[in-house]
Amino acid sequence: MDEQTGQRFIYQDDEVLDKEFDWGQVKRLGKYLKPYSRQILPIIITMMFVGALTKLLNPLLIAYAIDHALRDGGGDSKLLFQCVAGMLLLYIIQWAANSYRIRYTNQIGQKVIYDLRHDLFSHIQKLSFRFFDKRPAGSILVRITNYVNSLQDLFTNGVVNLLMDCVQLLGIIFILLAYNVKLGAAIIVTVPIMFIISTKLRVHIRRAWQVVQSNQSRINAHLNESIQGIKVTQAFAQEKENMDFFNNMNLSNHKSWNRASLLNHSFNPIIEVTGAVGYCILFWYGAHLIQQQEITVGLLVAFATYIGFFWEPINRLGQMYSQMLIAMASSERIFEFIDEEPNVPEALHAKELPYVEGNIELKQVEFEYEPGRKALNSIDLSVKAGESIALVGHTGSGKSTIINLLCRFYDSTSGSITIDGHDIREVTISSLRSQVGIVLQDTFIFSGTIRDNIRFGKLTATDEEVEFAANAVRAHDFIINMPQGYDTEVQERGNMLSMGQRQLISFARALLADPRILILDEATASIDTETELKIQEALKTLLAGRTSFIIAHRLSTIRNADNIVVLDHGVLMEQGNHEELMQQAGIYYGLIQAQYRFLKEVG
Ligand SMILES: Nc1ncnc2c1ncn2[C@@H]1O[C@H](COP(=O)(O)OP(=O)(O)OP(=O)(O)O)[C@@H](O)[C@H]1O
Repeated sequence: MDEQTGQRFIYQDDEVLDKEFDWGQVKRLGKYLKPYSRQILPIIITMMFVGALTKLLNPLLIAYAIDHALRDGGGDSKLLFQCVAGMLLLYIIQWAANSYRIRYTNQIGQKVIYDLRHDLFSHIQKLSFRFFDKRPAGSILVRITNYVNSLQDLFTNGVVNLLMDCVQLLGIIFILLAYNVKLGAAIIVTVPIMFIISTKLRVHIRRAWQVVQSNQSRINAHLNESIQGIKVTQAFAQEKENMDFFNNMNLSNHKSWNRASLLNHSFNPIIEVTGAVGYCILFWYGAHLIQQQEITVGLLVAFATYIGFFWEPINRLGQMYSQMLIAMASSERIFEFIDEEPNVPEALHAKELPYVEGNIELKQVEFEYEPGRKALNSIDLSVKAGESIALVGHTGSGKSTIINLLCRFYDSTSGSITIDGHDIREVTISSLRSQVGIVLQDTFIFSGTIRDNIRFGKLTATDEEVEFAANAVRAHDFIINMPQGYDTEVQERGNMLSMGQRQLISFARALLADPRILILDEATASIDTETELKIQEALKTLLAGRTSFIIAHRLSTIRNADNIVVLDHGVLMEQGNHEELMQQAGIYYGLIQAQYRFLKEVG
């Protein structure tokens, strides 16, 4: 519960509703169209002109038919037939041009969105941990999905419709003025009025829908969190409170939807009334001009049809304007991520880290996650190839931070870390990480088969290699007892596997990657003795011949380590093997005594 707001859950909106028009942003978005501009754009533009032209010619043909084929109450059936056939032909051409245009604009739109999503996701994959520390996963997700989707309309229809509508409007204005300047000018007066009403009203409608959208994304965030945390909710019997909170959200969503929908429905009648003013001017002034024999009845009918044509492009231009403003906000958010530089930059002339033995040196290493708060303070540590180092210390003492620096998830604020004499900031990140394997406490199991999850350590591994690795870490037995053995599908996060099984899979994954340096965050949860023994044996196989750092919780692991490093508030306080540290009777001694007391009490 947040004390200031009194809210049970706080969902911050990542949404910016809309943004001023920004040419720089439009140009940057336009670059995504460039690869397709030679290939597809000429077809689309040709189709657009053909479609607009055939549409604009039709009323003229009708006017011609009325004035010439239906003259004086009689008629010229042959001419009438020719006119109708001509109209039919124009409709067919218009239909064909439009369907081709829609097909190709959709293609371009999809390609652009694909490229944009690809750029965004591939860039996010490269960003450093610091980036993810600052942002909730939900907001990253929203940018990859919602914001990119909101640009889809702009690229699939917007750009081409904008051109088409401009061409259509200009075409109508030209025809009206060319056939009768006075009547044309009188009708055109309604265009700016319609345009202003359309854009102004749309602003309100758009805002109302955006409130709906942000309410919906809050509901989604809450749903996501509630489902993920369902076990905690039920364990603390908080279902009712959760339900009340959800009901409130649901109600505001319902109300905002009603408001937006009401505004939406008031739009068309208002525009129709403005359109009717145009018709009044036409018939009143047009009749007058017919009496004076300045125009024909056919032309009056044609003008009436053109007024009908006004509405569509003006409406769409208003819509397009709204879309553009939303696109400005979405693209700004997307580009903000694409422009984000990784906090762990690769040196300009970074070399490949050659195959290493695994000698590691930390010299005067300091680190701050936030300025002014040291998480590590002047750490000096020397590790020989093949040694196993147990990192121990109270919670928050800096154990994980040492590991984060070794893998270069963050760069140290000062001091240096070298592997076989190579400063890790001078080598490429991929060559470093390919030789440093990491097994986290919270083993991440991806949706897929067990085989695929192990193969994640080395994507090119054969089935035999996968099974060999699983066998070496004693995981083979439990895997072949699963319903489909190695091909058993496990869900995201491996919910159907036990804690120990997940650990063994992650060991197999690490063994397959065969790193020179292995980092292991030992699981804290207690497991049964049999599994514990299995894990200890698997560990021996995994650690053999590698330099290893273990955030150790189990006494057995700590005892077997070559060097135990004791941290306290980011300072290296003691180091040595188990016997040496016990003799010192310092922090380590205290920790071990506490663990013995605990084991005695529970056991
Ligand atoms: N991402 C982060 N942003 C800011 N501060 C952090 C971050 N991660 C850790 N810290 C802080 O750095 C200090 C060291 O944390 P670290 O995770 O290294 O401790 P630890 O010894 O691994 O603890 P534990 O045994 O509980 O995992 C702590 O004070 C912690 O609050």
